[in-house]
Amino acid sequence: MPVAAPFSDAIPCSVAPKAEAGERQRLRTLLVDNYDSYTLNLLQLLAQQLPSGAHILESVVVIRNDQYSWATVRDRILPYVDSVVISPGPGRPDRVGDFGVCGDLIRHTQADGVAVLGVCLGHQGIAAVFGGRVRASDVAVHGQTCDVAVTSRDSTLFDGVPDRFKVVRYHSLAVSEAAGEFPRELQVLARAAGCVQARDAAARHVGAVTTREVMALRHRTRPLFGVQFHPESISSDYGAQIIANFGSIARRQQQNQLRAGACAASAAIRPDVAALSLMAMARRSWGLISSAKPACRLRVQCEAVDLPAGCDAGAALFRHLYGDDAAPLWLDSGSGGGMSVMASALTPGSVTVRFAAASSRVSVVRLTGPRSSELVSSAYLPRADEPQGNGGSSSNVSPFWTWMQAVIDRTRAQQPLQQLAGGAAAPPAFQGGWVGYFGYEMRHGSDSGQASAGDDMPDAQLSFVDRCVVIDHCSVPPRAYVLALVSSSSCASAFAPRDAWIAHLGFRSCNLAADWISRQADRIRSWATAGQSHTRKGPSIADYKQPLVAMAPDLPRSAYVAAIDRAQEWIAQGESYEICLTTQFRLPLARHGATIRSAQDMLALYLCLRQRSPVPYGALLWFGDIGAGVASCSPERFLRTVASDDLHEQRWVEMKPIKGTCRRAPYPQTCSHSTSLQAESCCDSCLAEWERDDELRAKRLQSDVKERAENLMIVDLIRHDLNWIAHHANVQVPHLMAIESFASVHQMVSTIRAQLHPNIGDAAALAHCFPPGSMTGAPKLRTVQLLDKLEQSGTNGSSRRGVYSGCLGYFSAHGQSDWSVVIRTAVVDCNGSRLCVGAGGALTILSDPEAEWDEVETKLNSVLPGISQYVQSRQQ
Ligand SMILES: C=C(O[C@@H]1C=C(C(=O)O)C=C[C@H]1O)C(=O)O
Ligand SMILES: NC(=O)CC[C@H](N)C(=O)O
Repeated sequence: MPVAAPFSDAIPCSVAPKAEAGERQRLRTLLVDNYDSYTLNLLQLLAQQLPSGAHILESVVVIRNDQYSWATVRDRILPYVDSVVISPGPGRPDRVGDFGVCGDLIRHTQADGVAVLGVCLGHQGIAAVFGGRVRASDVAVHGQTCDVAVTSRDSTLFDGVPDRFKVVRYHSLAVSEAAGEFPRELQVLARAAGCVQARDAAARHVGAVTTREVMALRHRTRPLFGVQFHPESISSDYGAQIIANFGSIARRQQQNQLRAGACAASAAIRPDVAALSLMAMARRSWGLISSAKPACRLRVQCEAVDLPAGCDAGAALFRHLYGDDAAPLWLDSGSGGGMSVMASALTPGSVTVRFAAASSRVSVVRLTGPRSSELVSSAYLPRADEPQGNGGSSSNVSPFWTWMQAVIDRTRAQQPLQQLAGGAAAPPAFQGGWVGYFGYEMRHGSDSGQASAGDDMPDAQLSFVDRCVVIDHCSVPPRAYVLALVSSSSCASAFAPRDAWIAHLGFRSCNLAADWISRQADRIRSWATAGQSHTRKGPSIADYKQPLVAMAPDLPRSAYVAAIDRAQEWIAQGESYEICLTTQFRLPLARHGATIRSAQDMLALYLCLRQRSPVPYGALLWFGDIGAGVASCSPERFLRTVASDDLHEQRWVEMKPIKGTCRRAPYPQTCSHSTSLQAESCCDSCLAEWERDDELRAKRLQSDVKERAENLMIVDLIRHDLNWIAHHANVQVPHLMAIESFASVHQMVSTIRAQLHPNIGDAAALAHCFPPGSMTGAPKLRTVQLLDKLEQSGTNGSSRRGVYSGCLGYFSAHGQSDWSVVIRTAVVDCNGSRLCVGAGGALTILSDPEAEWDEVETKLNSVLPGISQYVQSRQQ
């Protein structure tokens, strides 16, 4: 049963199938995944067809196209299903490496009578199997909403669908209709209509083009159907209707034909067959971990302090509380009005865990001073031994995610804070726990090919926070919670010697915790009453007047533009639909006399960035023992999990990808009409003009075909990612392409939500959706492989993105989490002597290479003035 979501803008669960409820019977389906090309969005559509009470895993078997041999699929799965759905995918249907067992499936089922629906690559594959030719499409179309005209009503596939309707297309190839190239056994059911935007490569401009390519076909005598478009896209109309129609056809076929092994309608898939499903395998492995009982008895103690109304509990409060700390951690959401966490990793009850993907070594250290730490435990984690197929699988996660899931399960607070005494305020979203980052190389199938250099940051790094100040910026007045985690003395014996450190996390006694809480609460009160500059300042979008420091990109402009050409070539060949190309800009701090030697230097850098680029997911992390830190001005939420009930049995996951970026109008500093004596002021009419210009830019962004397509592709990709971990395959999109404005850029942001499957822990959820789709492009796995090649041409010969492109945030001890995408971020390593900022953007077939480089510079420029200001301050 769907349950209420804990969001104020929650929408009712999407209403699905048009088929009459009484008429619905279970259809047993084999869904073949041609490598993560929105496949699980098809699963969601299939789930909507089920009679109530039927379980999706007992009705649909999902397998990768190369997961089992053809003989296994033929003998162990096919006899026990009524229909086959072949997913979209990268590459070509006539290449076994891209299409796996799907060619055999189409050949076999046409004799067997099982109904088949091929989507996009699957559709092209039906034509290919019958001897047709799959050629370059007249226009490559990715993520655009286009018209389709139904040209034949000879089948019931389009029953209830109007003659012309809107669909989303993602393809570079198409089924040829040239003489002798379209198989006689097949019949065209629908064609492209209206126009789409296409790039004229020679003239380098985008314009409208009309084509009449095949958009749907069927076999004349067998129940085989293909659709070139994507019925599962969030912006396609009638997708559920088409899948329901296919279901009815398959059911009729099943009733007409007594197939060997076929069971009565509405029977579930046999358990031994269901167990072969990729989904079932993934759920089993996570289920085993998450059912482990928390062994460490941690409890939360807390005191709330109300702050003066309108107070900006940001930089001034952080400096007051942690300005002298040697290992500060600050998740800084003041500018987004959310929640901030201020803490230190240098406490007796804390440890920091680090993981190096290349060696698979996890180490646990305790910080002992500003530049020192001691090793508490270390181990080489066994690598995942699942088959990787042609590029890794979403269930094939790095062993560190599994290790981390086990650790967070064992460091869960036993009695999380519920409603705080006396107040209507919700308990804080962070109640102690793990704060840190997962770098891009933590992705699935990542291998030692991307080994890090000795001075590089660890691939993942998380500190246990046993005491912290959490600011709720949204409550009125704003509130500070002083929180401590206390561990019970009896838990030490619960751990094997190697894990004994878990028993030492947190305060050893309630009294010590109470002392710390009351001292910290007093410091906050004295700060609040001292009447310092508490008032919130508006974002400053003034231009930086000093010269900017020069940061050298790994891929300079010409190399970046050349990489775009190569990327567009791949897209034209059908290898990808969207590629988020990036590069790293480097600054040798030491050479500029601006080496970061301490937490205070790092804080100074972060404050320079923050002042010029206030964002909702700011962050400062400093790991003094390895001379490394992160100062982030990320505007993008990756993923958060929230509980909607006190027992945390119903948990939700939300992702907010950004795709679509444009520069804001330059804010007028002074104008000749101003009568004001104040400097930096402007008359009302100039301001009004600026507002109009700025709004126009936002509107242009929101209606730009290319930008919308980029956003839509990621929304569909994230829906697929979330369907891995969603309960009841019910993923919703409450906001599609909203505009959010930051100091220097407007961004287009979508929101995607799902109820989490009960077995999926917070690290597992993150792992399944990692790396952020907005940083890869779609389809994710193939595109990540292409990116490795494209970005490798960098001057240092590596394609490591490091912390950039990963995620940064927390796992709260009470079972919630929140992570941003690491962009617009300065990463400092190599003993504080090197600073690096990644920047990039999504490319499609419509991209203009020069404009893309411009976009990279726009993104870099959201942090470059802050970095320059820091460097110059050190040089004085
Ligand atoms: C790649 C970056 O940003 C990503 C790409 C965006 C885009 O293509 O519009 C927007 C936000 C991020 O998801 C970056 O900031 O470096
Ligand atoms: N979405 C898809 O299945 C794409 C199929 C094929 N790779 C193409 O680009 O045409």
